[in-house]
Amino acid sequence: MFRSVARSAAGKNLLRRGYATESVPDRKVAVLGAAGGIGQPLSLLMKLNPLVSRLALYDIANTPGVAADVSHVNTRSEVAGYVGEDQLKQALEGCDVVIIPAGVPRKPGMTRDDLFNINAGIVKSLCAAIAKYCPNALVNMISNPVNSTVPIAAEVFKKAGTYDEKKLFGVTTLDVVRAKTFYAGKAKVNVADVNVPVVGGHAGITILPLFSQATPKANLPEEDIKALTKRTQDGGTEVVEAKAGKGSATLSMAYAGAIFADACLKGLNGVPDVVECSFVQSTVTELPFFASKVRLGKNGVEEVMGLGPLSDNEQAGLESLKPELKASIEKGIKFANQN
Ligand SMILES: NC(=O)C1=CN([C@@H]2O[C@H](COP(=O)(O)OP(=O)(O)OC[C@H]3O[C@@H](n4cnc5c(N)ncnc54)[C@H](O)[C@@H]3O)[C@@H](O)[C@H]2O)C=CC1
Ligand SMILES: O=C([O-])CC(=O)C(=O)O
Repeated sequence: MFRSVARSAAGKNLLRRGYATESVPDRKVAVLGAAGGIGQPLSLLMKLNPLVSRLALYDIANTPGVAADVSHVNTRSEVAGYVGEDQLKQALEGCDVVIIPAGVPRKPGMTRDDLFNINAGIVKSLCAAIAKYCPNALVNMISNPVNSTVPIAAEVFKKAGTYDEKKLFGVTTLDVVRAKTFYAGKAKVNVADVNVPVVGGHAGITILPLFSQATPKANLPEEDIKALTKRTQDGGTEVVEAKAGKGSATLSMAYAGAIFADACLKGLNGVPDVVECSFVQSTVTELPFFASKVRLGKNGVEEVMGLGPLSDNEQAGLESLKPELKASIEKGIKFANQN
């Protein structure tokens, strides 16, 4: 269904911002885990997004309050809260994009893989419901370990006969957000102008920022590049340690998740040249899933882009991340098929 708002003040504003050409389609977005540390600010940011017409906030507890609160914001979308599994169907039906930040976060001393035992089951059951109630939705997976939860989702969808590799995304945008911020600080350039691709996966050394391709060019010494790479790879841990037991990145993740969901919506709406890094099914390397730049379109992934030229250190980083990433992918596939 399309709502003709092109001639209204809101429509003209959207056109100016390059969001749409003729009309703004109705788009339903669901946030699963909406009452959590990421879920709440992400729900607010999605409420601020003019491309969303219906916003479904789902969690196993506390969603009515979050939904009532967010619903008072005077923007386009209608907000509804859903709580508990028997309301999941209603939350999902008709969704164009489903964002999943459901699951437990890290505490100091833990790796993302330490979250596998709890989050794998959560993701598996949510994806089974997605396959049933909104099989055509684009799925934005935030729950960790992303390197395993994305393969789990793919297996669940394959078993249900609904898998479309163009519609499943691991959200790695926070790695890009961090790489941009840290690079701008070191290179003393305007952060708003910075672009840095981040490839690989979303844990430790599997996060591979390609500072050799960063723009604007700054010709930083190799030791600065090494330090920036390490800080980007350890960005999540930096926040986990600073929060000292009270969870992991929530606000910056909500920001990153909102950027990625907005890119998905723009792609669906036919906005050209929407490119973001994401962990997707891939033939860029020999691994079945890999994060790289992805062009988004009306069906989700339009093109998985290659890595481009790598520096010697990036090439070495690429080779050394492969065994860990491969093991995490295989762990996810095994879990989905055994349980
Ligand atoms: N991809 C990325 O870059 C990042 C991923 N994360 C991950 O996001 C996840 C969520 O983190 P936080 O929001 O900080 O955790 P949180 O504990 O604050 O919130 C999680 C929410 O999920 C809900 N939940 C649990 N089981 C559920 C189910 N079956 N269905 C629906 N909701 C369910 C909980 O009730 C809670 O409200 C963690 O796994 C974390 O590691 C965090 C930061 C960055
Ligand atoms: O580090 C964590 O556990 C959360 C996360 O994925 C991130 O902040 O990048």
